[in-house]
Amino acid sequence: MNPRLRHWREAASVLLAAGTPGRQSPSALWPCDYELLFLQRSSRSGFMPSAHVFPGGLVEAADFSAEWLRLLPAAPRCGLGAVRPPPPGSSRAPLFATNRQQLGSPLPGEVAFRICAIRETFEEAGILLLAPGGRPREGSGPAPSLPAEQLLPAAELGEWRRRVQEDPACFLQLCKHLGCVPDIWALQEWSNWLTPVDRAGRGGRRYDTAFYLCCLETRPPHTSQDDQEITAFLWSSPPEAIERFKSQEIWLAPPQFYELCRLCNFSSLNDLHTFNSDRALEGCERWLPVTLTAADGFIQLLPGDELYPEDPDYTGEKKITMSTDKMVEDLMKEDGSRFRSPLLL
Ligand SMILES: Nc1ncnc2c1ncn2[C@@H]1O[C@H](COP(=O)(O)O)[C@@H](OP(=O)(O)O)[C@H]1O
Ligand SMILES: CCC(=O)SCCNC(=O)CCNC(=O)[C@H](O)C(C)(C)COP(=O)(O)O
Ligand SMILES: [Mg+2]
Repeated sequence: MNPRLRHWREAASVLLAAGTPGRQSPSALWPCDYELLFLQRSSRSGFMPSAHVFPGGLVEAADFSAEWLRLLPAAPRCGLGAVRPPPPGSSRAPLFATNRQQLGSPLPGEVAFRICAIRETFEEAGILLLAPGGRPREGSGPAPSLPAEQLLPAAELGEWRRRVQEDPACFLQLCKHLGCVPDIWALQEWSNWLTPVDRAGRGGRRYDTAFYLCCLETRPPHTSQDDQEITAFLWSSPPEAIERFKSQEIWLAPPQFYELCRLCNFSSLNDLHTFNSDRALEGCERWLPVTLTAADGFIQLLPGDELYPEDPDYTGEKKITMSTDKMVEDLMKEDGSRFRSPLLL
C-alpha cells in the first residue's frame, strides 16, 4: 500500500461562490458581491461534529472510474489546463502529483478529485455542477451553472440524489441520463490541507483534502441539506461568516477559517475568479497545521509562521508535541502571527 494512504484519507472539497448583484452588503466596511456555501455537519458526525464546512468528502473508487473517460473530452487531462512545473527544489503537493496510472487508476487525480467534490456537493446540498457533455466548457469567466431544477423534475432529482448517496457510481449514471458531465473546468485548485496529527477524528482518521474554488456567475442556486450528514446550510459572504464565527453563532475549523480570511482580500467575485485563474496554474502546497499548546490555549502554526517546525511530524509517529509557558496573546505579538484573534479550538 502507498505509505501516504496509510495516514490520510483522500478527500475533496469545494468553496462554492455565487454572485449576489444588487444585494445590500450587511457591512459597509466589508462590501462583498458574492456568498459562499457552508454546510453544517451533523452533531453525530465522527469528525468535526456541528462544524460549518464547505461541501466535500472522501474520494470514492467511482470517482476514478474509467467510464468517465467515455463521457469527458479526450484531450489531455480531459481539457483541464496544465499546472506550471514547480520551481527547482520544490514539488507539487503529493495529492496532486501522485501518478495515478502507476496506482492503477485510468483517470488523472486532478479529474477524479473534481468529480468527487461535484458529487459530494450534489449529495450534501442538492446542487448539480454540470456542463453539457462532449467538450470542455468554453469561456474563462465564472461558470454559468445549469439549474438542477431545469434538468429534472424535483421528485426525480430527489430520487437520483438518494441513489447517489447510497452508491456513488450512480453519479455517472445520472450524468449519462442527463447528457451532461461534471463541470470539472469550473473548479480551480485553491489549497491542500492535511488534518493535524492531534485533530484526527474517530478511529484516528485524518484527511488529505484538495480544496477547489468554483465561482458561479448566477445567484446562489436552490440548496437543500441532506438531513443526514448535513443538518443545515448557509450562504454567507466571507466577512459575514467571520463575524458569525466570532460571535460563536457558527464554528469553523482552522482551515476553513484561514481560507475565509484569504477570501476577504476579494470583495468582487470577478476579481476573485480572475485572481485564481492565474494563481491556480502555480499549483498548491500541502499544508499541515501544527498545534502549539500555550499556557492559556492553543495556536495552530502554519507554514511560514516563525515557530513552524522545520521538519514537521507529518504522521505523528515521532510523537513530537510543542508547548510553551507563554500566553497566546504574547506569542501572537512576538510571532506577528497571521491570525489577529486567538482561535477557539
Ligand atoms: N445521519 C448521519 N449522521 C451523522 N453522520 C452521518 C450521517 N449519515 C452519514 N454520515 C457520515 O458522513 C460521512 C460521509 O461523508 P462523505 O460522503 O462526505 O465522505 C460518513 O462519515 P465517516 O467517514 O466518519 O463514516 C458517514 O458516517
Ligand atoms: C480543531 C479541529 C481541526 O483543526 S480539524 C481540521 C479539519 N480540517 C481538515 O481535515 C481539512 C479539511 N477537511 C474537510 O473539509 C472535511 O473534513 C472533509 C471534506 C474531509 C470531510 O469529509 P467527510 O467524509 O466527513 O464529509
Ligand atoms: Mg462530507
